[in-house]
Order: sequence, then structure tokens, then C-alpha cells
Amino acid sequence: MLELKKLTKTYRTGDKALHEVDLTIPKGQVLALIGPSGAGKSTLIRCINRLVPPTSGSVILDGVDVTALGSTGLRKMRRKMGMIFQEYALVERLTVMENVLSGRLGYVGFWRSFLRKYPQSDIDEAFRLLDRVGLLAMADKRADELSGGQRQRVGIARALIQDPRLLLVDEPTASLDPKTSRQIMRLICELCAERDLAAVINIHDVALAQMFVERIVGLKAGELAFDGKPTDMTEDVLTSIYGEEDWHATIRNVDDEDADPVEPVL
Ligand SMILES: Nc1ncnc2c1ncn2[C@@H]1O[C@H](COP(=O)(O)OP(=O)(O)OP(=O)(O)O)[C@@H](O)[C@H]1O
Repeated sequence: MLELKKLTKTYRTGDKALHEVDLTIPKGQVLALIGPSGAGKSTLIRCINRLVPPTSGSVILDGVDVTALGSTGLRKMRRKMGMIFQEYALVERLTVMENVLSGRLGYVGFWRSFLRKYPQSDIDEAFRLLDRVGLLAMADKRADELSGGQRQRVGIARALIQDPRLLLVDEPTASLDPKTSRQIMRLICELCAERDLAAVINIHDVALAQMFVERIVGLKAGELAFDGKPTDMTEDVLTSIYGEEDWHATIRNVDDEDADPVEPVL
């Protein structure tokens, strides 16, 4: 379980990005974080793993206060928080397999990681994960030979090989076409369900969030503005978060048919 207690971040520039955010995310829950540009979504995700140090408040993962950890404790804790990025953050000249295995760097010792000598159990797991995300046939391809959707699948496998307790996902579909975006969101949500893994997904596409997640949290100017089910996301709620607009076409009609079935894009 992840708990945020009065999480606050004011940057040195004086920008108040988060103000006393309280949020509890049970094990296995996938949550989408929405809100206008500058609302504090990326800051919130980065405060959880302390890529951005919070100004005050606390982050508690499975009973451990992440905000109170020293550098060794933080390094260990970060292994338990897999991160998936908008721009994939792959090493372009390395193969798909090497990129996936790099998710184990926090576990193997310095020399092993320097020489990229991973235990056989890690290699076996990487093959299993590549199979699961539909990229087994591409294990030896270089990352720079892949499409955006394929890159994100590598990013997902790299996060999962960490054996995380929590996934932090920052705009996973921002660079993808609508169909690939659905496939990636569906894949992330299916994998979380299979592993009883909680996830916080920062996403601009409200309809996509409604389609796949069980809970949506809206941030506005660093504060919680909405916390509810996808079906509670009405035009009025969107107006309260983003301001006046015609939101009719933006939100998903809950009676719509579900999205197309996914086939891995190879
Ligand atoms: N490194 C930084 N230094 C100073 N201010 C920052 C920094 N990063 C973010 N901010 C400010 O903090 C606020 C929240 O930014 P953040 O990037 O968290 O918002 P966001 O909701 O993720 O926006 P977007 O959807 O555009 O990515 C903004 O006012 C932003 O200008």
C-alpha cells in the first residue's frame, strides 16, 4: 500500500507544485492522475521515488517512510518502484534484451553491472517478460530499430524485471498513436492485475484513463480536485479541474463498447 501524507513540494524557484496532498493507494490498484499542464502530476510521481525531494509531508510504501530513508535505504527502496517514461529512456545502441536487463542494475553488484554480466535467472526472466509483452522475436534488435509502441513495451519489461511493488508511469502514451496507446494502457493494466501491482499513471488523455483504470485522481494547481471512479468523471468535474469547455466529446460514454482487442505489434 502507498500512502501520501500532506505531500508538499515548493521548488527553489518558488513554484508551488504540490500542496498537502493526501492519497492512499491500496495494493494492486491502478490509478490515473489527470490535470492541466503544471498541475503537479510529474512532480507527484517524482516525489514518490524522491527523484524530486518533497519539501514536507511523507511517502509511505508498505509501512516504510520513503521520505526518511538514507541513501542506502533509498537505493534499495527505488528497486521496488518501477518507472515507465513518456520518452521510453532506452539506451539506443543496446539491444532490447540488454535494455530489459538494465532494470536489474539496482540488484547486481558494481562489477557485474559494469561488465553487464547478469545471472542466468535474470536472463530467463527477461525472456519471459519479452514473451509476455510480445517482443520475444526482437530480443537481439537494437533499441533504435524499434517503433514507439515496441519501445514502450521494452520500457514496461525493464520496469517489471525490477520486481517492483509499485509502478510509476509518466505519460506512457504521449508519443503514441491512438490504437497503440490503447494497447499500451491495456498491457500495463493487465500486467498490474496479473501481479497485484499498484500503479500511478500520469496521463493527459482522460478518455483513455476512463477506459482502463479503476480510479481517477484529478490534480489542480497542486491540490486534489477529484478522486473517484471513471464513471464519476462528468463534464462538470472536468470543468472544475480544467475550466470551462465543451467536454462532451472528451469523456467516454460509459455505455460505449470496450476497446478493440489487442494484438502485440511486432
Ligand atoms: N524543476 C523545476 N523547477 C522549478 N519549477 C518546476 C520544476 N518542475 C516543475 N516545476 C513547476 O511545478 C509546477 C508543476 O509542474 P509539473 O511538471 O509537476 O506539472 P504537470 O502536471 O506534470 O505538467 P505537464 O502535464 O505539463 O507535464 C509547475 O508550475 C512547474 O512550472
